[in-house]
Amino acid sequence: FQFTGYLALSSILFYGSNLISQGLLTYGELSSFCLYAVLSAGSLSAMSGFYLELMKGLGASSRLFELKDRLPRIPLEGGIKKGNVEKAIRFEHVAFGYEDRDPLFHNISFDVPAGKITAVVGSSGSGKSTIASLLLRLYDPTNGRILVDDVDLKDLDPSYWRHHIGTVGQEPVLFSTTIKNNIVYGSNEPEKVTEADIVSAAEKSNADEFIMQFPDKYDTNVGEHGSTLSGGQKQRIAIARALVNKPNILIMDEATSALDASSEYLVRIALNKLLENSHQTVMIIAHRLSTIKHADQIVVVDKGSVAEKGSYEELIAIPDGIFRKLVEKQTFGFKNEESY
Ligand SMILES: Nc1ncnc2c1ncn2[C@@H]1O[C@H](COP(=O)(O)OP(=O)(O)OP(=O)(O)O)[C@@H](O)[C@H]1O
Repeated sequence: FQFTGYLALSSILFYGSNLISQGLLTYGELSSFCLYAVLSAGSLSAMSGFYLELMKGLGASSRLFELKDRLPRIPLEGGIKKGNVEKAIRFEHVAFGYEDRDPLFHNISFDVPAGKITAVVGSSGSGKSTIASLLLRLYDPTNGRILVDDVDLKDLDPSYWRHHIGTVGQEPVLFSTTIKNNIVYGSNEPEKVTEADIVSAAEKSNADEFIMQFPDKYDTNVGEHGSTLSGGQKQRIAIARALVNKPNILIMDEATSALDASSEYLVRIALNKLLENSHQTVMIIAHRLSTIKHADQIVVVDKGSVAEKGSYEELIAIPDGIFRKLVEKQTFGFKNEESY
């Protein structure tokens, strides 16, 4: 493009000087023409860039509008909004399968007692995360029901229900904004969250200490997807985000599985500290079985149903138990893989 520009300019100068020598053009007219030619060329080249950006914008916005027009399978609102949801949750003969897939569960039944810690374990793909999705009512069971304080989850207002739940996923999603905003994002009423609420949530999740070491403290920008933080730091901010709402129910989906050993240790300390002082109903979807020794109840999911239920000590004592084999596999590595 630059070469063509130079070529055009030299042609203009050549023909322009010919016209000047014939008295058909003045020097002033030639220099004005050159100046305008350069300015117009610059504007035209900028327009091609603008056109590209415009096309990109149109493509992105059409995808956004498509997303906006999509209707959720489960409506966001409508149904019972009842007092404080704080009693037990019950999975009653729940059957479920994803669309176009074989059925995943044929009979899942267990209680999640209020104010206690329930851990759900099982081999990879057994459906642990799906249990959390069903509890969040992202899907409805094909059979059976989930009861919350003796009310069918299908009859509760979904948004109202979800406001009672704090979730910490396997891979936390952080936004390119400050730590403070990322924590407040978890609140149902962001305008009511005070500085003290933010700090208290960060202290509970063991995040306050590393946040205070940053020059901008809670105003530090975490970058795109939290790129300026380590995995463990992101996870602890995600835990603070789940806590800022003071939820009655906390779901932690394998909060430590995506971390290396030292980050996992820090997150585990945060979780243990949190659980020790917790009066919430907690469901941990766990892979690292060492994290759930203190759980009040462990539910082992296998082949579409609940295979075992009990405390860590009770389950580990079953000689050929599934839980025992899972623990052995994690403790002694892959030597015992064939046994499960
Ligand atoms: N949205 C989905 N659509 C279709 N199938 C899905 C979907 N989510 C999960 N599955 C399938 O359901 C099964 C159970 O998945 P799920 O994530 O619940 O298992 P998991 O026990 O949590 O596994 P892991 O421990 O490996 O995370 C898997 O076979 C998975 O491929």
